[in-house]
Amino acid sequence: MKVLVIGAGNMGLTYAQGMSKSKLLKKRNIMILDTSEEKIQELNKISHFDVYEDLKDCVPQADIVFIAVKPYHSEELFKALAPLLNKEQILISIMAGITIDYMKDLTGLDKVVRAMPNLPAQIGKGLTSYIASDAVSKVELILVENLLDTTGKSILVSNENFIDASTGISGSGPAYVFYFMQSMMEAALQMGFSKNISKVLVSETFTGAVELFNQSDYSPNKWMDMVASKGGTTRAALDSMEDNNVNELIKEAAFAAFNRAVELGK
Ligand SMILES: NC(=O)C1=CN([C@@H]2O[C@H](COP(=O)(O)OP(=O)(O)OC[C@H]3O[C@@H](n4cnc5c(N)ncnc54)[C@H](O)[C@@H]3O)[C@@H](O)[C@H]2O)C=CC1
Ligand SMILES: O=C(O)[C@@H]1CCC=N1
Repeated sequence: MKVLVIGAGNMGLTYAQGMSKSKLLKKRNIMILDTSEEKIQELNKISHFDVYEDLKDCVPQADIVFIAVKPYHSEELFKALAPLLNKEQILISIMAGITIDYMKDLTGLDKVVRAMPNLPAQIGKGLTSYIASDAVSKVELILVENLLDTTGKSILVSNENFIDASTGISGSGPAYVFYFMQSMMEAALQMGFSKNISKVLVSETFTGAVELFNQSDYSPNKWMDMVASKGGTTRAALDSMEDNNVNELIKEAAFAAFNRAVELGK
């Protein structure tokens, strides 16, 4: 079986590397294509994959075509791909917003999978939600799941709306965490800590809190109560967040990403 990854950026290269560790594929079964000259040179230096610049040299050999270009490049790419594809091939896209119907229309393929990963895939800690068109068989779906799981965990969702919704939570979510980290690091610097110490204080706090959360069934609210003493420092911070409506603003931000994903599909 051969997989062709189109778009060797943050996510495409991550998946190519993840899939190369799959027992289902060997390294030489992964082809990778990019249009950027700079990227091709980089791939030729570091990569153990077969690197391509021209669709016609690799698309016909692929069983699975994995699309990892930006959504605004999709139309042009699908138009170029369409004449080279055959109905047996499975298309997997990780592009935000781009719908299964749109991909089927432009490529002429029936077997299309839409997935939404996130950046921790780079270290095997990704979370990918996915859904497939009806033409993808159960066996093929297991194969797809195996490939997605090479970068972390995956969740099969029951309708395509959940792909846009998970874009607002897990897809874009790492950036919300980094936003919070950035604010806390800026506060630590303002309190007089060095850059290095600020980084350690913040990153260990995030790691420890997430590990605690993962080791029990307690809700985040319950954990907050365990940190906060009555009339103490944490309550002062949490009250400040509540007074400033931070909870609502974070939810609004997640919905902004969700809505943008829906908009990208139109
Ligand atoms: N970065 C992230 O955290 C996440 C990104 N995604 C999705 O993954 C996709 C890729 O995102 P990134 O990897 O961050 O982008 P990127 O900009 O790092 O990589 C895109 C690559 O596609 C190449 N490219 C552009 N047009 C092409 C074409 N016609 N044929 C072949 N290659 C072409 C570019 O040269 C570039 O190397 C996007 O659609 C995005 O919505 C999904 C979840 C998370
Ligand atoms: O920002 C974006 O559009 C992509 C999708 C989810 C994360 N990055």
